[in-house]
Amino acid sequence: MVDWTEKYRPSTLSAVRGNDKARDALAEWAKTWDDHREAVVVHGSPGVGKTSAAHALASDRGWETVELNASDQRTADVIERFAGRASKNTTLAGATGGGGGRQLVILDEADNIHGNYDRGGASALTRVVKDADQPIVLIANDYYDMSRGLRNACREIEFRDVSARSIVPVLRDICRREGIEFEADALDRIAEVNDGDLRSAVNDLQAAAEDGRRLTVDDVATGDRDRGLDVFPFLDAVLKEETAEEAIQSAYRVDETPDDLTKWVAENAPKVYEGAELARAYDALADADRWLGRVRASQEYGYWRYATDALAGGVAAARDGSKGGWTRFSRPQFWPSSDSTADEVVRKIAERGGFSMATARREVLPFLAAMTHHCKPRELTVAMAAYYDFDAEAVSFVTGSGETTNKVAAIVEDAGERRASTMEEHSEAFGGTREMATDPDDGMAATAATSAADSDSDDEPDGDPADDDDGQAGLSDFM
Ligand SMILES: Nc1ncnc2c1ncn2[C@@H]1O[C@H](COP(=O)(O)OP(=O)(O)OP(=O)(O)O)[C@@H](O)[C@H]1O
Repeated sequence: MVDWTEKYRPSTLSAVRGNDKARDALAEWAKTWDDHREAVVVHGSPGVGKTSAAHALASDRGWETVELNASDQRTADVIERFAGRASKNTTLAGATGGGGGRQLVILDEADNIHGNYDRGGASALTRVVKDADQPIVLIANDYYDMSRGLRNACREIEFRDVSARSIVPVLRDICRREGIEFEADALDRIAEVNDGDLRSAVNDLQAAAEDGRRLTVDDVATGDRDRGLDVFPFLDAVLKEETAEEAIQSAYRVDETPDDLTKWVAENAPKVYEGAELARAYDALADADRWLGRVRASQEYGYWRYATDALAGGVAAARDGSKGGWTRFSRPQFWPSSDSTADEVVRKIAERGGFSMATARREVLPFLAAMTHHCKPRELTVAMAAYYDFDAEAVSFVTGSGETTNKVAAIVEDAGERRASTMEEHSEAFGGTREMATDPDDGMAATAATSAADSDSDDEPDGDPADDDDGQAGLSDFM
């Protein structure tokens, strides 16, 4: 199946929709690059076209591209090779011919460097970005997660969420090119549900329209994803406003199974709760998950009551007071219950940890999911993927991150390397070399401790510039 988000990735900047100002600023940055020689940070929510814009820009200007993952420790060396002053880029310029021999370096996940780089590494990247002899685009979701040194070294362009109004023409265009007839209301509906995120709107369109029949508003309204509309007020109720008792009553009014509601709450709790509140909420969600596990094991649907009490009442009770403001809730991933990925993940956890499948499903999987939600902390996610030998599908399943994101692919790659080097160590293990823990608790606990230490420093990206090598221990010292 061809992925429509790839098939219809904009190939020229003018096809990048909904961010005209940012798009113009990016074109201007490139046009004048010889004068200012600055790198640029393009930041914004997932699925708004940042990576597409960078590639489209290169294609418009006839530039070659090299795409790197900023959180990879070797990246500074690689950029140095491609874009450093010393290289003068003769190799690539010679090879490409047109476009003035420019090589656009695209650095994905520039906000994910803490935790993977030691301080010297982050500083090396900043230095290389400052001195580069080729244009560099850094891509980030959270601008302020980047170190101040790196931010200061770059120009900034923000990509805003793509409004429903800008999403509709993209969907319409795809339908025309696919020869799909549609009711205008159906496209409006998809755009509304996915307000802000063009990638997920395209995914929804593909899911609803792929059978080639005329697309009606009913197809969309009865589609699985549409149910999200009713859920948002419920999330406000649980996470911000209602008492435990009221939240339980609200949960009964939502047309979702407790399984799905748990996923919705788990996905969105970190957007509203913090610190101890969040830890208490995860406890309640783990409790809900245990009950859901009992339902699956026994088919005793009466237990759903207790799951609902935990996911709604427990999570509401975990909150300190009530909260205001507007939150952009996001949709979790849903998997059919017969999903082979889910089974495969549980089997691997059970085998590796020596648990029963039931324990792996009920006790271990929810814990891993909470600890590596959206692949953060990254190092812990890599350690988990290495330990359980997870592939991209499995990592995406456990963390709730999109499977096709570069983030997941890079994690799986790093995990593969970690496994390979662990195996090498094991082959020398008779000589008494350090081993990767065979007890999951040991391995994960060491990593979790390291990540916690690391995220402390993330709290103060400005006050304690990550660029200075202050001689403190880095992650590599622990693992
Ligand atoms: N502004 C846009 N105009 C046209 N298509 C878009 C736009 N934004 C996203 N898309 C569609 O969504 C897909 C994914 O977009 P892209 O990878 O560029 O997003 P991103 O902002 O870089 O997301 P992430 O931060 O998750 O990498 C594109 O291939 C394209 O099909």
